[in-house]
Amino acid sequence: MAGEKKDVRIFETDDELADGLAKYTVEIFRKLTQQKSNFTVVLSGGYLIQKLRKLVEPPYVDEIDWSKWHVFWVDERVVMKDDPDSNYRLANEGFLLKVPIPPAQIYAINDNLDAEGAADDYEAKVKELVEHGVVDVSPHTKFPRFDLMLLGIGHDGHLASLFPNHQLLQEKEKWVTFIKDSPKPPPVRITFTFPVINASAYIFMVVAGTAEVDAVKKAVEGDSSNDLLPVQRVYLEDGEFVWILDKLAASRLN
Ligand SMILES: O=C1O[C@H](COP(=O)(O)O)[C@@H](O)[C@H](O)[C@H]1O
Repeated sequence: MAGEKKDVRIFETDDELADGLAKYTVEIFRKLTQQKSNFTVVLSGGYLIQKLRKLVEPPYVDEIDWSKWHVFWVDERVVMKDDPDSNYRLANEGFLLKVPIPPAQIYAINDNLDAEGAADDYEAKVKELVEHGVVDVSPHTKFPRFDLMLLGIGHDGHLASLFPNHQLLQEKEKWVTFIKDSPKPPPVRITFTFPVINASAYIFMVVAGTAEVDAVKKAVEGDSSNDLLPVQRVYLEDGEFVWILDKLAASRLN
């Protein structure tokens, strides 16, 4: 959409992309923690986690005070934490176990609850953290304002568990909601809603490889159709949306 600050950074190789992602994450961490002591980060599942591999290595790993990090999930599958489909498990094994974030600052969903219960519980947890001043609030919309969302998209343009043509795209009030008919398995998930995603200070949208080239082109260059992909509904009124692409994902851009 027009109006927001959006920039597109393209890397030749997968290693260069991982390096750039680590460098920008350190930059945003330093910038935001000049004024406050907490740094709130939201992770997606998918291949994003593997792209964070350089952040857990020198020099970047030593440039971050990990005790300031508070980690959330933009979406989660309603499965046990040790299930192969768990986004928590993916992030834990690929990223979180490699850095000294205090365990109490890693906010996984409650895997003993059903989808509705888990969504309500996660929303209540975020509300409590807002009340305690850990998570900021958007002065414009009053939705929680996370410092940095590190996200990926699917080939259909979905982000989080917000899928094309699904009624959840219209959610305007809830912070966290649930889906029981996700077109991508597993079907039962919880997800942050667009008002929360759109209140972010920064979003890094990380896309590599050829699977999402069409979605990237449509979202970055825009088109005149009314049929917006979920990722085209990301609009940060008071934030920065940065596309971090490898040359394959960017190969259809003009
Ligand atoms: O199901 C999901 O898919 C998206 C994209 O994943 P990818 O495998 O195409 O990278 C992911 O962002 C989301 O968190 C996840 O639950």
